[in-house]
Amino acid sequence: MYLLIPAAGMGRRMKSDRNKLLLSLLDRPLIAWTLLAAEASRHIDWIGLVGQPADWEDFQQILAGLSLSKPVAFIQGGETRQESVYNGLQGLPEGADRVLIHDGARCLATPELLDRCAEALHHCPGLIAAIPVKDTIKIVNDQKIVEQTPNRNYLWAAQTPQGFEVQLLKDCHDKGRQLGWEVTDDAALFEACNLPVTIVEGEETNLKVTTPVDLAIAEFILRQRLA
Ligand SMILES: Nc1ccn([C@@H]2O[C@H](COP(=O)(O)OP(=O)(O)OP(=O)(O)O)[C@@H](O)[C@H]2O)c(=O)n1
Ligand SMILES: C[C@](O)(CO)[C@H](O)COP(=O)(O)O
Repeated sequence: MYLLIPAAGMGRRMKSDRNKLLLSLLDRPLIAWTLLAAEASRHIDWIGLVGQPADWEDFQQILAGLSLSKPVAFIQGGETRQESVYNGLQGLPEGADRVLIHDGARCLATPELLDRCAEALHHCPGLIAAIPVKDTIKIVNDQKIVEQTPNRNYLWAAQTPQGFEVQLLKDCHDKGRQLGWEVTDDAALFEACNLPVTIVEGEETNLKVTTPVDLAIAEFILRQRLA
């Protein structure tokens, strides 16, 4: 299974002066934990690391320290996550028919979750890892007045991995670019093209490290895991 790792962000919400994926989490850079999960997955056999050229030297050094057994290709990222994944899709080896996409920032995803998604992708054209929402969600208007409280039974929080048939996802990205769609995940493009996206049960600990608090929580979870 092919895996693309979008890792070309800036980490603005982390208020960091560099890509948050290069920040330390316990004794390793954050992105190293994501790469180690991909290495331990039974199904992943090729990794495309989508990054900004300014970070390539750091990524090279991290990879040198990890000595992964799987091939890792560098692919140049774009201005947005959507553009980075688009570039990643163009950088897949010829003949790649299915792909998993997993945020570099979701560094606590387990190899088992990657494998569950890889296996499920043989039975559907598109999928996302997701978990049931725990909070009561409010839909509000511009004046921050609540307009609706949707039934929580139908609300799931989207995570990655997300997996797709490559040609279908490429077509969705092309259509999205033509029509100016701006989305925060690939499933949204699939949905907009009326293609089905299946839910695979995600993991509560598979948080996206976005803010400094997330980094502290991720460290806590990792310490528990390694104890
Ligand atoms: N131009 C971009 C923007 C984001 N990403 C990646 O997409 C994932 C999810 O993005 P997010 O957490 O928003 O990362 P940042 O863009 O770094 O954070 P922020 O939005 O706070 O700047 C991350 O692994 C990030 O590296 C990417 O590959 N290319
Ligand atoms: C793809 C994603 O991780 C699913 O939760 C998310 O949409 C990434 O974008 P965000 O804007 O950083 O939430």
